[in-house]
Amino acid sequence: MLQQILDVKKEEITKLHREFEGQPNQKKVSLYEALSNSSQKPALIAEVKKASPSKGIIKEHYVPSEIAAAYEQGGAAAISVLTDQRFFRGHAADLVAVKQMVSLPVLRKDFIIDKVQIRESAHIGADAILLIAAAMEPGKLHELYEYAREENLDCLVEVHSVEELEGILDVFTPKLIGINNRDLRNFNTDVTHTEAIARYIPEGILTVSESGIKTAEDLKFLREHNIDAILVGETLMRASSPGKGIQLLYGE
Ligand SMILES: O=C(O)c1ccccc1NCC(=O)[C@H](O)[C@H](O)COP(=O)(O)O
Repeated sequence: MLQQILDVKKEEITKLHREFEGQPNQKKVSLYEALSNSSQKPALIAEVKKASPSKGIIKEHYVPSEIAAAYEQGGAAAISVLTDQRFFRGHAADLVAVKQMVSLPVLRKDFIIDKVQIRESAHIGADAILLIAAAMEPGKLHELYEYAREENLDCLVEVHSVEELEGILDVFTPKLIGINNRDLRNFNTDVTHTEAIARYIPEGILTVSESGIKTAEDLKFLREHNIDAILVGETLMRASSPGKGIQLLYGE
């Protein structure tokens, strides 16, 4: 699946190189600071997500800015916006709309493999981007990480396995590491996957558990294992309202 997504990304990047003109970037809000300072433990990155390869359409009536505003009111520390068009039915314009609506840091969740996508992310108002270890060699990821930092963007470095984590740590030490609980071969999710990998993450790195977080029990398990933050999409998108979804997760 990941390879299929990346092949489409390469076509999009060719167009971006032709079309994208750099313009002054907006002031950035730190994702790292927001997660570190959140009063909720683990801190919440609430995701705006219309559809996914595993579930198809998740939310028919989809107004990203309204959902993000409700997440902010519900106590989220940051907002994640899926901007991939082909597989997630998102758009860069969704992020622009969300950024105009909230004061929280906004993470661009997409498949970033080229510097031009980072320039574009900074330009459309993202405060942070996702870099996926499975999508490239650690050396290339480090190069993109440094480039993003020059653009004042925080980076969430995502791993699926201990091997990917060690490959990254051999090259550099990111400030934020995301552990994705979704097995991309069959789309199954398992939150205990976070714990199995988090034990290899050195002190001082902020750890985010991503995908398949559905219940207050899942959250309790992650809290008990000192996970700093969670990234939740589908569960909140399917809740009767975003605020209610957050309340149920945090057991309120
Ligand atoms: O969500 C998918 O089906 C998916 C498939 C292939 C690659 C990535 C995918 N999701 C991206 C994400 O990482 C999630 O949107 C994010 O972690 C939130 O997950 P969830 O709470 O399970 O919606």
